[in-house]
Amino acid sequence: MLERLKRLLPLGYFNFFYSYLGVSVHIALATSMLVAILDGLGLTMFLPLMQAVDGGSTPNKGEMGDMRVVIDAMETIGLTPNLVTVLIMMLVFFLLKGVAKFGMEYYRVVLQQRFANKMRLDNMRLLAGYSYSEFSRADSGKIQNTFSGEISRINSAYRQYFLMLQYLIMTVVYVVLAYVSNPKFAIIVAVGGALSNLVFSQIYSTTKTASRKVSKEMNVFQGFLIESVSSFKFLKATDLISKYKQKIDQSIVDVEYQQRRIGVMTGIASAAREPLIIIVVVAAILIQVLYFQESLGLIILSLLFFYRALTYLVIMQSSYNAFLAVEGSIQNMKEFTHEMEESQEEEGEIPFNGLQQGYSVEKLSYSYPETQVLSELTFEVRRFETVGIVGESGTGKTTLVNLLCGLLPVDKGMIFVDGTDIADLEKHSFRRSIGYVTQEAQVFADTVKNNVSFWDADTGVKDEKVWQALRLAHADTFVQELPQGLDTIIGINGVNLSGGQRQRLSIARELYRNVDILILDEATSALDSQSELLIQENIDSLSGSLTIIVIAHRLSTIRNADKIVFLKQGGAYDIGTFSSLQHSSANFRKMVDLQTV
Ligand SMILES: Nc1ncnc2c1ncn2[C@@H]1O[C@H](COP(=O)(O)OP(=O)(O)OP(=O)(O)O)[C@@H](O)[C@H]1O
Repeated sequence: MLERLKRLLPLGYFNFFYSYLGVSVHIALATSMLVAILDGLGLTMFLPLMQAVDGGSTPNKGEMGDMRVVIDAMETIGLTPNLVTVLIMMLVFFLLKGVAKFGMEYYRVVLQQRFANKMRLDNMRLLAGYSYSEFSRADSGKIQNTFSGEISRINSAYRQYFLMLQYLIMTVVYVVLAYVSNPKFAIIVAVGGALSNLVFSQIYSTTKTASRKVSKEMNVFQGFLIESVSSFKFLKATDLISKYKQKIDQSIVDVEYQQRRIGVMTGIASAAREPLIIIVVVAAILIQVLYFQESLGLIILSLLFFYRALTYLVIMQSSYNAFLAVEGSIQNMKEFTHEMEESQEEEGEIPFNGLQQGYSVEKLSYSYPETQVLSELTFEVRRFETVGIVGESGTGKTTLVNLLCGLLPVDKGMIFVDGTDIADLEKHSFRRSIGYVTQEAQVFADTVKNNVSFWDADTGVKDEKVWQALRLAHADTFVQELPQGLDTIIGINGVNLSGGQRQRLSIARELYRNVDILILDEATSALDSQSELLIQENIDSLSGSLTIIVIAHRLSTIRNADKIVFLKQGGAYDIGTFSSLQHSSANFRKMVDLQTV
């Protein structure tokens, strides 16, 4: 019974909303109750009013059931019930109801906005703390969809859910008032109302299923969309975009089909509303008059309340159905936040105040579910050293760097930074000391200045700092030639810059940040030999003031490195300087020969 009630009234969702808004939701619901009670009291005055108009100077309290307490209360405060006093009381009740209703509507809108914002902020917090290793396995379509589309669907779910609760409370209040004024009639209509609910239960379940499918399909759709935008050039150049489009089209058609089902169900629910009320009321009056031979006068007040109750019951049902149409998004969001909460990065406690001695990597092993990448790797990176990481594709260079940044948790072995286990370091302060230039240069759709300074506040010397970083990254010349110099807006993904220019801007950003450790993950791969050489010279000139870790395919980049970690397939490795490795490692020598450095 309790289970059925729970299913009929989805109170479980209450906890979801409550978790964001706390007691405010109780206040919102209490105002709904107040509105219904004030309205009920106002309606109660109709009966004495009619009696007063009919010529009876004192209203007949017998026809009001227990609602006569209102008249009793008037008498207690010294108001004789007559046409004027009854009218005044009615006016007062409806005026107060108007005020309460305004408060109710206003507060609902305020809470809805607060809810949406809290949800967004919470999601951003979870995303910022998301562990990188989990993120790399996550479904990007789902993340995108949950952050954009799903939030607005949940916002609408919130609205419908609270409308439904408000209407439910009003329905209950009116039923109670109807019961107080005429219990027998009340029972008949309540039974009728409950039966009408059965008609809706099928509609509810179809809507709910369709809604969940819409959410899932939207995740898929967003995933396709992200990929087609990020791979646009490739897809366009090869016309694979036509084939890819078919996948997206199918996903759009699937969503449309489910939306149509929801539309049909919503249509039926709203069309069946009025006839159902009338059927229940007519049946109740007939039973009351024909079977119990009651006078119509006796049921009139109860009928008034019931008409109100049934109206709210039906709009409650339609709000419920509208809620179910977007309910799938709540499930999606719950799953998503749960996944994100479970996958939060573990935070260390020791603040990092800049690299003093260096890294010490001891017997470090790492494997992905299917691949053993590093095995018992041991080496040191001393402060201000430049260390090159080389090896064939897939030997684990990026994985190693991810471990050194603390992006991936250490699997086996240890990484010490200045003697502290990397896991114990406070991640934010540690990463603030790291500059990272990735293989795909990161540029943002804003000005060159903001790209380099990363929206740093203007301190008066900001432009000079930006130019200095640009010079070091050998990007000053091309920036000077841009139409608005530092204020030139770069297109999304830097599409109006060449690959090499994008890379130089990314390097400039990291140099601007005054980091301690600079990681270059094949950062110069998109550069022509001349630019690479110049940057190389700049990087060489930085060595001695920065600790630099360079992943390089082109061995020329790491010729002058203090140390080279040469990774081989399956986890084996060699360590040495460029010249010592040439002697000691046959594989390294082969690689050098192939590149004819
Ligand atoms: N998130 C992941 N899940 C599973 N396997 C992964 C993941 N990331 C990398 N790998 C696998 O681990 C191995 C090492 O990858 P990694 O990117 O570290 O190599 P790399 O030396 O940097 O390669 P490249 O030079 O091609 O960039 C590869 O076989 C790769 O397929």
